[in-house]
Amino acid sequence: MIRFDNVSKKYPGQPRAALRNITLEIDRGEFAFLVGRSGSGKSTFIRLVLRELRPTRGSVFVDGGDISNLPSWRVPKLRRQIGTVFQDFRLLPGKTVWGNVAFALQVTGYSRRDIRSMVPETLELVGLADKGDRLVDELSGGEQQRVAIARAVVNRPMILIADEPTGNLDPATSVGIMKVLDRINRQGTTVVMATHDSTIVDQMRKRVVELVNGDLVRDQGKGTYGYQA
Ligand SMILES: Nc1ncnc2c1ncn2[C@@H]1O[C@H](COP(=O)(O)OP(=O)(O)OP(=O)(O)O)[C@@H](O)[C@H]1O
Repeated sequence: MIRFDNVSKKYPGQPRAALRNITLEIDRGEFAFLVGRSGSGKSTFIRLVLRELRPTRGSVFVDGGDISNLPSWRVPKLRRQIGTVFQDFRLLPGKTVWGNVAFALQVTGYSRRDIRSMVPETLELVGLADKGDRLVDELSGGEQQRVAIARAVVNRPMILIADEPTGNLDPATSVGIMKVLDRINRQGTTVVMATHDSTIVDQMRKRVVELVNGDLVRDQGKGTYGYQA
């Protein structure tokens, strides 16, 4: 589903590469954690998958296609196949839960009828079935992150990328968020999650890919966090 073929990325003006010779394949339906200290290259990896960046060397494949040289007019279609969730939620303030989740569908031209069935289904999936009418500003952090996840998956993307989704949440709330991500993964969505949350990684026992200074140093099935933060 995601394949890096000898990928290096060097930012202009930086002395060292942010990623070096990364070769890696994440299969359809997998759940993979991306771990590593701050600056190890996790966000760069994610931005390459989203085609926010192009590799300096090598190729990135998503769903079999090489996206490294995708023409820019094809990029929106790629991004519709990849849901994204971030540490800081990035919701639309002043809108309801329903409004936030429906928004992406409205702007990409789904019919009102489709939206009326897809939004409640997704709110149910993330445990917010009874909160559709609430303003997102009035929700707890954990609830806001559930809204962000619902928005990311409502159009049933093939891939969900989560960059530190539990970074702003307390441990108990984080466990709830991980249950939601696990449920989404079990429905067939490939999940890639960058995290510094060692407790979560150790509890979930999923694949762990570790970066150190841009090098892939570990790729372990049913892995643990494996280093001191
Ligand atoms: N836009 C940029 N321009 C120049 N250098 C950058 C840019 N973005 C990242 N870098 C550098 O690339 C390296 C990898 O950064 P990256 O953001 O991918 O790390 P990270 O593992 O995501 O860190 P964090 O855990 O703090 O989010 C770092 O040395 C960083 O300073």
